[in-house]
Amino acid sequence: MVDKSVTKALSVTRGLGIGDQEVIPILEDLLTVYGNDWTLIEEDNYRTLVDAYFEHNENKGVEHKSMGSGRPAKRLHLAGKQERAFPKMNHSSGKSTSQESRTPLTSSRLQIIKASKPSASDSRFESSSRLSHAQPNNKVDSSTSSGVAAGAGDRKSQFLRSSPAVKSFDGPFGEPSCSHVTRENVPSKLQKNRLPKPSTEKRINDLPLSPKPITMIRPEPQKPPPRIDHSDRPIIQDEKKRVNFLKDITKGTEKVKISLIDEIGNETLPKFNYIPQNIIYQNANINISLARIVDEDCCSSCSGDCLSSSIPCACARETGGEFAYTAQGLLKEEFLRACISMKVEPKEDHFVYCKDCPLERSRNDDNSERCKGHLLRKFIKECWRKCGCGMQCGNRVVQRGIVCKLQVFLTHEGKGWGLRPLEDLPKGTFVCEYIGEVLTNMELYNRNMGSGKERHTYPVTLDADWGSEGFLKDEEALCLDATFHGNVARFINHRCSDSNLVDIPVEVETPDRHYYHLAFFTTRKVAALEELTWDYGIDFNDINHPIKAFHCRCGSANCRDNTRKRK
Ligand SMILES: C[S@@+](CC[C@H](N)C(=O)[O-])C[C@H]1O[C@@H](n2cnc3c(N)ncnc32)[C@H](O)[C@@H]1O
Repeated sequence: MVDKSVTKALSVTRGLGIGDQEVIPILEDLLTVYGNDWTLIEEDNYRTLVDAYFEHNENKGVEHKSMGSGRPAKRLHLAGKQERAFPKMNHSSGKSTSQESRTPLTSSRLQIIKASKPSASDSRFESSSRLSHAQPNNKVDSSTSSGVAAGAGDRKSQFLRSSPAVKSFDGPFGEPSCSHVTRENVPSKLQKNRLPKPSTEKRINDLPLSPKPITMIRPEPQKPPPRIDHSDRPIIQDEKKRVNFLKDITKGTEKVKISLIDEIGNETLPKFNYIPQNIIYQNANINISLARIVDEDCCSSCSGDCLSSSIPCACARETGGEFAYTAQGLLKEEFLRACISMKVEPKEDHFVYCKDCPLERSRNDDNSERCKGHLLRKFIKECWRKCGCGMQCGNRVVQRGIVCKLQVFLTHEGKGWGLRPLEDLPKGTFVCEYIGEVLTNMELYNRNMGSGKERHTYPVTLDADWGSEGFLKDEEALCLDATFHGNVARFINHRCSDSNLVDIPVEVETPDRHYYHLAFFTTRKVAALEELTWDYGIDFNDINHPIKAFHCRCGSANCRDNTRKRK
């Protein structure tokens, strides 16, 4: 029986390329420890025997290395009586006794070997199994390779692969979730941070191992990206100063981050969805097609930067044969001055009156009146898709989006949130566009009426060219509403007359002037942290207006809100 058992054990180790002479002494030791009980030795396809063999080899290696480096050798001690059953290493000579090649196995060591066997109740494997569900392939369990000397690993892993005891816990995608994880399977971040640099492609089991029996490589827990929805806002609150701070209200949709700060404390956060570009709500008719852009409205033969050309291209025609921008990307003084004066001191001939005003028509009741007039505006025309120039062309400022550092902050004058730059802005700087839902005026009217309560909406009528359009259909009389969906411009407060921003219509993708962009430029140099304001053009005395005007707190000497002045 014993002979048969020995032959069987040797046939397994021979299969791993281990010579009988190397195995026999180890087998003898094991039999001594186990009191000639073969059951434990035969278990798991002779796993204990193979482990003991590799353990023995490893300790030989550690012994030599340790002595060379002067560090204490890793020793395994027998507990109690068993300690005396095996000879000890002779440290002083660096040699062992007659049985020096035998590595003593301790009872505790045996427990470790047994414990290394994966089982459903093993918490380590439970956790790796759980881990594999979240991150298949991300872990390396080297519990099976504990104590394996470099160089012997391949044969051992071969054994472990064939051993039914080393059952892999399959990941959700059918791949083994433990053991035999190669470098290729380990995410690059983990390889960089946790594993020694490979000189060649090797198995993890071939790597020099730390004396720790278990090396679990877990993915670093990832912080969820900040979300700005209404239920979960990444607010940083300083309890002492009661400062609320939001890192980026744009949800990463702009090239720059735009923070929000409430230094006063406890203000409820604005409820809206940040969008970086206009979006049609439903009925607006915006016809964007290359066919509508005729050759005279684009510069297909240009290349690079149109501003550097000695003769201005077709795209400068709209602005009198000269581009509106300087080479530094600022609005030209003269153009800016003309835009400001048309807004601040409009002359009578700057107004056009519709025969059938869409604003009055949208009321759809007996109260509709004559057109109150629409201010004619100067347009900027930027190069676009049909043009031959590049995206860095100096005549593409607004379409490149926000580049200044901006911050939404809580105003001290009771105007709610406001906008300010975090850096000095020279005169003529493009700050941002007014972005919102594109609504027909009819849709806006219904929205306002349907709410059933007085509500502050943020609409801007796109009426800059209504005068030259003749009759406008309902779906062509448009406005931008930033109440629910908008960009940072929805935080710019009103200032009567002497505001530091001016809104200028910009033609980009269509020559149809009933849809255009509305861009804000500085009217003068603005210092960092100074509030940015624009003149909404509100008539505070229009008691018939469907939207009740707020009481103006602009603080300007030219404030038009007489009710406030009187108070
Ligand atoms: C486009 S929003 C500007 C951002 C607004 N302050 C907020 O907290 O969301 C327009 C609203 O801001 C307030 N507002 C703007 N300018 C104001 C001013 N000069 N005085 C008082 N309130 C003002 C009014 O409530 C107005 O309806």
